[in-house]
Amino acid sequence: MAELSVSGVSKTYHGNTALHPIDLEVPDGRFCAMLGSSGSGKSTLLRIVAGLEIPDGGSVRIGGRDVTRTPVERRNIGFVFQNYALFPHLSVRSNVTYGLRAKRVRGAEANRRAEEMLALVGLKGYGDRSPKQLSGGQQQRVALARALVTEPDLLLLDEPLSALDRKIRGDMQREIKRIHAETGLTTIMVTHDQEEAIDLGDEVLLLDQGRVQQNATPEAVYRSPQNPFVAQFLGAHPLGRGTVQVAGPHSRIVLGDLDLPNPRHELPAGTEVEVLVMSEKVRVFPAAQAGTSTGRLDRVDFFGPIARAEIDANGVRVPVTMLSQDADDLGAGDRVWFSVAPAGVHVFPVGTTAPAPVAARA
Ligand SMILES: Nc1ncnc2c1ncn2[C@@H]1O[C@H](COP(=O)(O)OP(=O)(O)OP(=O)(O)O)[C@@H](O)[C@H]1O
Repeated sequence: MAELSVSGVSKTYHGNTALHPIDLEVPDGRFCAMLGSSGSGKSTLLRIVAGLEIPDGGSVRIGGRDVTRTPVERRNIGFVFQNYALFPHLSVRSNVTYGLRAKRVRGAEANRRAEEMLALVGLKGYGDRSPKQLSGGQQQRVALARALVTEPDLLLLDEPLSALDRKIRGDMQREIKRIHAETGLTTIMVTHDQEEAIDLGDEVLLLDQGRVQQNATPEAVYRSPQNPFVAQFLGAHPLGRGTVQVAGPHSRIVLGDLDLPNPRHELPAGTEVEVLVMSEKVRVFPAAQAGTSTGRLDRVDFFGPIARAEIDANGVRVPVTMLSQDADDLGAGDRVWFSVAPAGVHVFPVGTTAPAPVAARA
């Protein structure tokens, strides 16, 4: 039985559709990372699941129970928001026990549970402090402890790490992963950071303009995006339109002067396709090799251990990401040869822009 089941949920604000009918199933104990750019509908869907918003249509079930019209306080949900929302005048311990008041757990039992949760989030011994005496990351741990202390059926995290700096963010990602593994709590986390979604999610739900673009494991979304939008969101660069060419057992994509491997052998010869490449799957050579294409380097930029370059292959611009040490001898204007690994090419028959149906989980 799915712990969370959203069926045909839609929402319109003043004539603007925030969510087209959405279906989503999150099985018991899974971590669903909800990904999308600003305005894609992530928070609206999360708020509907939480009971902070009533959908125009459709239903929400938690643990098999229809909660579509159940108020937030009776859904047994734990929340963590972006901006901590701790009470500044209460101690860390009292912030954590606050969530237990509604459950009428007070006194020594409340304190015992708060200490247990503070230990779980790595803040043992911090109970007497004031939130002002904590770093941003620590405050967010307190918010997590407060959400967990009520023993919720579902944990909802709305961009909980976006106010934190990069280093602390990485630490907190690991913490959230560990806590999820320890508690086994069904969790939905909203983020607009694809690396975070891929790192944390057992599954990724990618939304755009209120529609599900793909719902699958991070690996499936990364390796087999269902449409150009998903591919681009996950970092692929559009090259333009190409054509499938088949010669015997070999299927290729021809795009201008480029000859690329075709990862989708089922497409018949002559199919016009949108072509995208993953820059990290492009290999550059200083001299011609069998099966390579050629072009001139437009620029090479160094970002610490990584270098990004762009090859102009007779008008088609091919992005490259490589190790800086491999780019040391390269410079703008150089003629280079390159190949793209089949796993780095995504092709979609022209017109594959409609949102994909909710995918079977890979
Ligand atoms: N209370 C509201 N009243 C009117 N329009 C709203 C309201 N809440 C959201 N919207 C609109 O619904 C759409 C989806 O918003 P939502 O906040 O769900 O997106 P989001 O993906 O969470 O974006 P962000 O990452 O910026 O928070 C947007 O066009 C937004 O302007």
